[in-house]
Amino acid sequence: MSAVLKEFTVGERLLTIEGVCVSYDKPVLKKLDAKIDNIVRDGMQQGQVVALLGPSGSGKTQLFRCIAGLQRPNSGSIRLKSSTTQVMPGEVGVVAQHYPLFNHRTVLGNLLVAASRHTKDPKQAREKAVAMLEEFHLEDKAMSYPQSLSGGQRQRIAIAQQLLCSSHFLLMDEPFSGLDPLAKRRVCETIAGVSGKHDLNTMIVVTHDIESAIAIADTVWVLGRDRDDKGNPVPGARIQEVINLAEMGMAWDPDIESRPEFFELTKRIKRQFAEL
Ligand SMILES: Nc1ncnc2c1ncn2[C@@H]1O[C@H](COP(=O)(O)OP(=O)(O)OP(=O)(O)O)[C@@H](O)[C@H]1O
Repeated sequence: MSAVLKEFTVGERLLTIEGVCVSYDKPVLKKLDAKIDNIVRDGMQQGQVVALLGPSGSGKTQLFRCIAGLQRPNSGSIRLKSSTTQVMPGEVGVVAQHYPLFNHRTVLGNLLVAASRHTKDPKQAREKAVAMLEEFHLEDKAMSYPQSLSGGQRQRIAIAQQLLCSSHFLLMDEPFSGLDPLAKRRVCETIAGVSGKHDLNTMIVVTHDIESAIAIADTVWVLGRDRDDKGNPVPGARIQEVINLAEMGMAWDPDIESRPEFFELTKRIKRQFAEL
């Protein structure tokens, strides 16, 4: 299934990144701007999936931490929805690599901790946690402990946990790293499943994996440095390109990886990486 832009109506602003600078001894991010709008698509319930791609050392982790509210940029702002204040830790769900969970609690226990952050009523928290387990088809694992889960199951619990804490906004850090092709496909299916559950579900996936990024995203942000007149990189990265896969008819297609445009785009981004 592919969609074309004229079928979309643009809704509210979900994320605004404005003039973000992060520096240590040298600038890492420089006047970085980006935004995510809620795009309501006729006839489909579909959230937004943005893949943040960039060569190693370009500043993906720094940007990730800033969007999660875990790090304040030196200047500039990151705001959610219509808020006029900077994002705070906890407002955005963070699905870290390797999916840390409370190992001494059952799966349901893990979700109850998350659900209890938003309600003081234990009955309501339990209902929310159980509903989330059902949504992720993990009812039979409710009483299991995290050590007994597969990597894919841990990931789904970690996503469910973060959705309970932070409602619609999720940041995922390298969800494809170290996985074989079949496991990567399952992760893509999980991300597609979450983004298809609600129009407002918004995911930013930080990854090195260009193929998987194109397979799951509707938008790709390419992070990298500018070049000076002599072709040398200038310190301080920004979003060099926004690739609107939805507009190109390349989003939400389970067979995207067999299409010639997919190979072309992958090749182009790989070439571009060498120059960023
Ligand atoms: N605490 C710090 N002090 C000084 N420099 C730092 C610090 N943290 C990150 N940097 C620098 O910021 C730059 C960007 O790092 P970052 O980890 O965000 O890159 P990345 O794109 O996530 O890389 P990778 O893909 O290899 O994980 C690097 O040059 C790094 O050395």
